[in-house]
Amino acid sequence: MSTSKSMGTPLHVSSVFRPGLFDDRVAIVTGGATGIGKGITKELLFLGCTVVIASRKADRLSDGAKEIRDWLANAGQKATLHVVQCNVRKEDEVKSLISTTVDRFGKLDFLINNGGGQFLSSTADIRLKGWNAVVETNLTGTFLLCREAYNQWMKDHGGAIVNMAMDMWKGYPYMGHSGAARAGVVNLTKTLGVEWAQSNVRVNAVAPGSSIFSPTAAANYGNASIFDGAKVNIPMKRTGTVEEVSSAVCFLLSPGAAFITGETIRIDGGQSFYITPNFRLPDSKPTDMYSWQSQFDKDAPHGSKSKL
Ligand SMILES: CCCCCCC/C=C/C(=O)SCCNC(=O)CCNC(=O)[C@H](O)C(C)(C)COP(=O)(O)OP(=O)(O)OC[C@H]1O[C@@H](n2cnc3c(N)ncnc32)[C@H](O)[C@@H]1OP(=O)(O)O
Ligand SMILES: NC(=O)C1=CN([C@@H]2O[C@H](COP(=O)(O)OP(=O)(O)OC[C@H]3O[C@@H](n4cnc5c(N)ncnc54)[C@H](OP(=O)(O)O)[C@@H]3O)[C@@H](O)[C@H]2O)C=CC1
Repeated sequence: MSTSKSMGTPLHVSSVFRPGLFDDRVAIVTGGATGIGKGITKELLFLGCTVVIASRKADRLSDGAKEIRDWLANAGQKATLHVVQCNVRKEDEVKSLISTTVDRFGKLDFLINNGGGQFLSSTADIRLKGWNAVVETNLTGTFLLCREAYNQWMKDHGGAIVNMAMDMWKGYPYMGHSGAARAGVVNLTKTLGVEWAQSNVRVNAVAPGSSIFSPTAAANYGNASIFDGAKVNIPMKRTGTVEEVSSAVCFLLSPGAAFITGETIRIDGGQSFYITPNFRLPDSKPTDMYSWQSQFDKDAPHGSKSKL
């Protein structure tokens, strides 16, 4: 999906998917008013889907919804976009989000568990409240939404779910809480893909690299250039776009992915297959090396030499 506007001409919009692909479909996108979620919401709407966006902050929801409606109007389309305030950490609010959507639109075809996040901290400094906040947001919230979507609608009618992971494949220094939670999301995705296949519910995930710039994501780290720092470790030598995440999500929701479930697609320009994520450990002396020789020297009385 790309947009351009010059001298009052209408926005040019394109998606790699055919127009009307998601006509008559209903989706929930958590965190759909900002960043990656906003990109997904726009593409789903553009393809004919009715979308409910859900997150915590009312002002963000209303600002995002207005921007999305204006954007779609410029593209000559009418958005069926609905807003629900919901903290995915709260079970009652999650139950209500799903029931409100089904009551209002008569069904729920797609669930995109995009909402989430974390803060940077060495793991040794994370307080229990902070650990719980991040795990509840990213793992428990995903579980609650999946469970309620399934029990309230998809179990009897089928559907497709896409969860959000991250580049935690080699661990995630300074985001240990989120790395652990997202690894849990990847594993939960596999489990649900198997358990719910019999109900024609597909469950997949996407794992963006530490590299998808949006103003809100950058603001969360207080530094707009933080994503540029990732480039050195990305074989494609650039950051990613929200559209590059959105197109993978739309594919996973589409009939073209009808035989794919339990899978996590990496969207990271090869970053996770290449050295480390965009963190540099402080310089330090090499750690102790083990060899038969060094062990002998260590165990030997002070000053004695190995005879091996
Ligand atoms: C170096 C390169 C980094 C590049 C990263 C690139 C990868 C990008 C990945 C992304 O995910 S981008 C998306 C960014 N957006 C977000 O993360 C938004 C969502 N995040 C949040 O809302 C918070 O981080 C949250 C903690 C998940 C939830 O916040 P909430 O407001 O609900 O929590 P609180 O109840 O206020 O706080 C709970 C508890 O958490 C601890 N804590 C929160 N913030 C911090 C912080 N900045 N530093 C340290 N600790 C923090 C703290 O213990 C809080 O409790 P109190 O001690 O304040 O009582
Ligand atoms: N940008 C990147 O490089 C990467 C991003 N990701 C993940 O992608 C997702 C989208 O991130 P991105 O768009 O970049 O960043 P944003 O900060 O723009 O998006 C986070 C969204 O999640 C919502 N959210 C956070 N906590 C909750 C909650 N408890 N309940 C409901 N909604 C919540 C926020 O809305 P509100 O605050 O109003 O609740 C916000 O809309 C996140 O899960 C993020 O961690 C993963 C890997 C890399």
